[in-house]
Amino acid sequence: MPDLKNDFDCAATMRTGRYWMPFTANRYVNAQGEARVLTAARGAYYTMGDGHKVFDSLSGLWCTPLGHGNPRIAQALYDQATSLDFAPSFQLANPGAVRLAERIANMAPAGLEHVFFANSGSEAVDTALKIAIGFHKLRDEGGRFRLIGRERGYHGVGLGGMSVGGIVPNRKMFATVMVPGVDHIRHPYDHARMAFSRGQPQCGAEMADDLERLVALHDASTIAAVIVEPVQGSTGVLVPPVGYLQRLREICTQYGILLIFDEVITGFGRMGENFAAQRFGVRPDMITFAKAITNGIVPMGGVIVTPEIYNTFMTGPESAIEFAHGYTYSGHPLAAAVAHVVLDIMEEDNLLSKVRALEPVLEEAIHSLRDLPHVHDLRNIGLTAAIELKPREGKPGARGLEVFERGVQHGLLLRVTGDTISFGPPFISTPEQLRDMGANLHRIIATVA
Ligand SMILES: Cc1ncc(COP(=O)(O)O)c(CNc2cccc(C(=O)O)c2)c1O
Ligand SMILES: Cc1ncc(COP(=O)(O)O)c(C=O)c1O
Repeated sequence: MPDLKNDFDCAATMRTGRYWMPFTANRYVNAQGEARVLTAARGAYYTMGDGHKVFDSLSGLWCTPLGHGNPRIAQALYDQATSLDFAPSFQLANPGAVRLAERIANMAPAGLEHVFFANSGSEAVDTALKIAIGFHKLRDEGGRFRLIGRERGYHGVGLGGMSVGGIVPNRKMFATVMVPGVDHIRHPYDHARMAFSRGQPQCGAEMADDLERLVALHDASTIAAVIVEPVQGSTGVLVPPVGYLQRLREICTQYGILLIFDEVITGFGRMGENFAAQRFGVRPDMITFAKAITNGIVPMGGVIVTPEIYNTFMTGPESAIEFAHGYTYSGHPLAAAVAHVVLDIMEEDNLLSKVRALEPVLEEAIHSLRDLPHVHDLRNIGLTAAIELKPREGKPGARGLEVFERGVQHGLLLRVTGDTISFGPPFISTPEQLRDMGANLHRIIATVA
């Protein structure tokens, strides 16, 4: 392995563009060099290229809630890599994946009992969408081809997930390859009525009736599934109004439409429960997951489905493949081994109750910023939050970028998209760390132009 510390000039190689970075302003970041390099991580902190430490306010990319450098997780990775490092999952099983499917099914809301593994959230979403199409086809309702997403939704970057997604910059380049028949309901955010809500807005449940409008337009016989994030994370933490998800559930049940909760961010503790479905008391027909299940250190994703869905596929000759879908790394032994330790640590360290205890601390840290200049909205639920800043006149994103760069100077690694700052701090954060984050944000935002 090359000596990356001593004889590799990362900044210089970045400037060559050899490394094409995802969802990145490559020319701008490459020019920043060391200022955009992470070289180490431990606990709730990253070490930057110039050696200074920053608080990991988004748990990596929502995916490392147990913090970095956990020795138990690293040991599990090593032990598995030196025993069963890779095992084909087509027509063959490995005990780690089998046991993990059972554990996840036991954690899921009652009635979600079968797990299909993928390697990311995007793959989990595309798997769920294909399951939905196949489910209806197997029930002689193949006319149900439409997949319904939501404005401002994020469901990864597969052609399916991108098609049902609702974030315009992620879609506009690919209009010609969208999945046919996709449509979208409105997002349930109304600044005028909901700004500065703490947790779920009390109004707005009626916005779920948008789905009735699409049913009237397309007819239920053409609609296979609706996919929503219970809390819309990537777009800047849009929290469902009280009663909204329940209403979506009612409409889907009434018309035989499958309801998919995309819990890639909200799954495995982020809402203070195993899944957001349990936080909100709504049971979908499928849940997609990824990120936290392996604390982000080995890619893994998956879909949890009802027995009705699973058993619909389990038909035909017993020697036949029921669902012609899967990935080389589905049920990967290394990912499974890490996931087991992650779930062990979550249970042993009682991390769900830690999340519930930290929720009001994060809420206070964020909502204490309400009277500062340029603050347009503040939102939070569970261990997620967002600060929405007013854009500078004619320069959308410029204020957000300045906050990001001043954040690093104040020892804070912030997730800034446009002029919105999203937060998903590690579950291992201390109340003091969240209060310090709030104080630093106050200093930064109070003086940003
Ligand atoms: C709800 C949801 N569904 C699918 C995906 C895609 O997962 P993969 O990336 O593993 O294919 C996601 C991913 N969400 C995600 C990924 C990267 C950054 C951010 C951000 O909010 O800045 C969010 C997600 O949040
Ligand atoms: C040529 C080719 N492309 C794509 C894939 C899919 O790769 P993955 O299973 O990692 O999604 C495979 C898998 O074997 C392949 O052989």
